[in-house]
Amino acid sequence: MLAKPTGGAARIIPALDTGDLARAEALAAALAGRCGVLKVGLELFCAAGGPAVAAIARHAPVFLDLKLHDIPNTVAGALRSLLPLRPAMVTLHAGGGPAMIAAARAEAEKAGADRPILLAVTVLTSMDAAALAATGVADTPAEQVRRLAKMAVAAGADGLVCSPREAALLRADLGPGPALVVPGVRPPGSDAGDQARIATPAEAVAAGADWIVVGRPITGAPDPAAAAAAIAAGIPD
Ligand SMILES: O=C(O)c1cc(=O)[nH]c(=O)n1[C@@H]1O[C@H](COP(=O)(O)O)[C@@H](O)[C@H]1O
Repeated sequence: MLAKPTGGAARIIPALDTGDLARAEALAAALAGRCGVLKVGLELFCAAGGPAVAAIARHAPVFLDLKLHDIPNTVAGALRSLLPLRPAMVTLHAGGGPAMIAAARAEAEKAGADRPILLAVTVLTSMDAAALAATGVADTPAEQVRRLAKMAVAAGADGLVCSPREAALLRADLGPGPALVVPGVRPPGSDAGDQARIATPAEAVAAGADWIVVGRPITGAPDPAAAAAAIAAGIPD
């Protein structure tokens, strides 16, 4: 499994959210060396599939963010199909429950020591309390993140995806072990877009994030490599 980063640029995971593989490859080439991991998400994977993972992995380890959420047998089968791509990290939705997470872990173990870090997504960073309430959850996002995180780690997740607002709570609840991968990160002054629970890169790392996921503030910048370098310069070790 990929070791946790110790500081600086290695903590940054740029999200290559584009349906254009050539553009994703150009971004990957520009950002390799200024980040620790590169994220292939739904947009790129739906457009270009497994070959996109192989192309991006030539530049840096790949976080394959497909947020799997289905019955245990189907999620285990999806993992079986994805493991030959050798992703460094894979996401599944914690809301799929303990049996789904345990089935994913059992499947991932078959890849041996080289297996991906299994990350359980808690409450999407685009959701505020009202959006969560609309799904039938009356608790605050922080309370729901804590509940899902404890369940997911007990069921076999290696780490969690949460917003920067919950990172310190999860460290207090779960200790230093679980990997915390934190999107909803915005450099000071940049547009929040559709993200609801945000903080700056420095705040996210100070709260306990191992890695921070940053998409549009890097990929939408005139010089993505310079944007990533500026973020790295502002992150404490
Ligand atoms: O799993 C994720 O990476 C993820 C979980 C979450 O709760 N929120 C979230 O924004 N993400 C991803 O993180 C990236 C954030 O992109 P930006 O908002 O452009 O920085 C996107 O690729 C999202 O798919």
